[in-house]
Amino acid sequence: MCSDLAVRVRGLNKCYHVYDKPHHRLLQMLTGKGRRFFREFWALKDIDLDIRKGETVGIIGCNGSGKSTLLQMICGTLTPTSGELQVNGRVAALLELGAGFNPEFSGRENVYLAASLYGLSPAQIDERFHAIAEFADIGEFLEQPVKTYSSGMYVRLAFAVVAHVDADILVVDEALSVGDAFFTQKCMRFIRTFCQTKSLIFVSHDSSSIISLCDRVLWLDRGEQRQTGPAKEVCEQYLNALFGALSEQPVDAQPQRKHIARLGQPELVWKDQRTDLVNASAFRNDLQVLRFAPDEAAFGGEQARVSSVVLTDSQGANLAWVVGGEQVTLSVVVDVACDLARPIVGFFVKDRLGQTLFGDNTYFSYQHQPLSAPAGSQLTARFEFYMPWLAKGDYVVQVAVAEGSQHEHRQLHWLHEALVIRSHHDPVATGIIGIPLSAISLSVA
Ligand SMILES: Nc1ncnc2c1ncn2[C@@H]1O[C@H](COP(=O)(O)OP(=O)(O)OP(=O)(O)O)[C@@H](O)[C@H]1O
Repeated sequence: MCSDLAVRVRGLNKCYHVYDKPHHRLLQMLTGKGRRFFREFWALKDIDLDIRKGETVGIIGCNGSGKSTLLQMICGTLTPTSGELQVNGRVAALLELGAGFNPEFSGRENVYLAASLYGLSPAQIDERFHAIAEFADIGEFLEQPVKTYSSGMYVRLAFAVVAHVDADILVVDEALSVGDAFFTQKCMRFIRTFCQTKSLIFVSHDSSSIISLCDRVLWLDRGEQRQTGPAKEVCEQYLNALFGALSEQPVDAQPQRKHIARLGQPELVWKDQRTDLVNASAFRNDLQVLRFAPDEAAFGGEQARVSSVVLTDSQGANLAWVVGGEQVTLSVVVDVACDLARPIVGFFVKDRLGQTLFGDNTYFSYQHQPLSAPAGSQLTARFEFYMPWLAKGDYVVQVAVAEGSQHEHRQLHWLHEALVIRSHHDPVATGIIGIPLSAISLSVA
């Protein structure tokens, strides 16, 4: 195998034997090859794939298309029926199917067990144990049997182990979606650093996360290799095929959008014309705003420190819930500990995979008249905007204060997870975010 390759797959097939009745399995064992009591089911057919070292490859496909089967074979937990599979390096996997923990053992015992299965010696595990425990951050549960864990705790511990075993190839599937937003962001920061030098195989139904993370994508369709190529191109083809199939289905569940009247002056009342209709329906995009956590994943803070981050309405009242499409104000208060000549305050809203959805800062508004802040003062930045519609899931608001210009600045305090926004319902819009549209019309001539 070429030394540049991390994984080489040629003509790979996997056939499962499916028994219609449980006792047929027993009969098969007793009769041997004389008679067949099973049907063959080919979960993977003739798959070719090369993954280079340092490459990030996504696998996409509908339910049952063979993604997990392929991953399990790459991880060595499932044997191919035929074909070639070569893996060059240590594979660590975070799979929804589980981390292979023993439910009766404590978290600590499972760390030792799992890490030793990855080839670490007891001395190496001793050395790394503190870092693993810190990464998992599950407190006293580390001493409890894993069977008492929530799925989030389980995934925290599993990820903490795979992050510390010096893997050359990391395999990750939808397991990450179980973790909370803080933890998922931590994992994504690890994954993005890992990808810079090592190989990642990432499996998801979510094409936007695949595009954001992966160089290339393999699209599996009912066990067959439908397409392999640049992530964006393959995902677009996949979505076209998916929506093509969906559009042939009955549309009873679609929201009513036959005719919506145009608002008189959209430039004065910038509000999506469907707001009232949508907000009265099951499509209302309820967004919960969760805690400000200044000590959670941050750096800096000595010369200037963000002391408050809140979302408020136009009257200044703090909001614990927002509805997508509503006008909100993000207020950031910074305690200044030393003189700052050109402070900048900014924010980013990121999804669970760390993709920046939107963000902004105060730089351009004060470019020609920088507002200096003396030691002991307090800076307050306010960003007024219409909250986009957010698909169901968790999002984080990162906040930072810096000094300098847009391009050259020194970060003074950066909070990775200042706020979490939890979207409880999928909105009507499609895409990573939906923007409120001031007008939509449909006319017939
Ligand atoms: N042990 C098994 N015996 C028989 N059939 C199996 C077995 N494991 C998986 N299959 C079948 O193989 C096909 C591929 O399954 P696989 O789990 O790899 O799909 P997937 O793309 O990962 O699906 P999902 O997105 O739902 O996780 C499915 O039709 C599944 O029912």
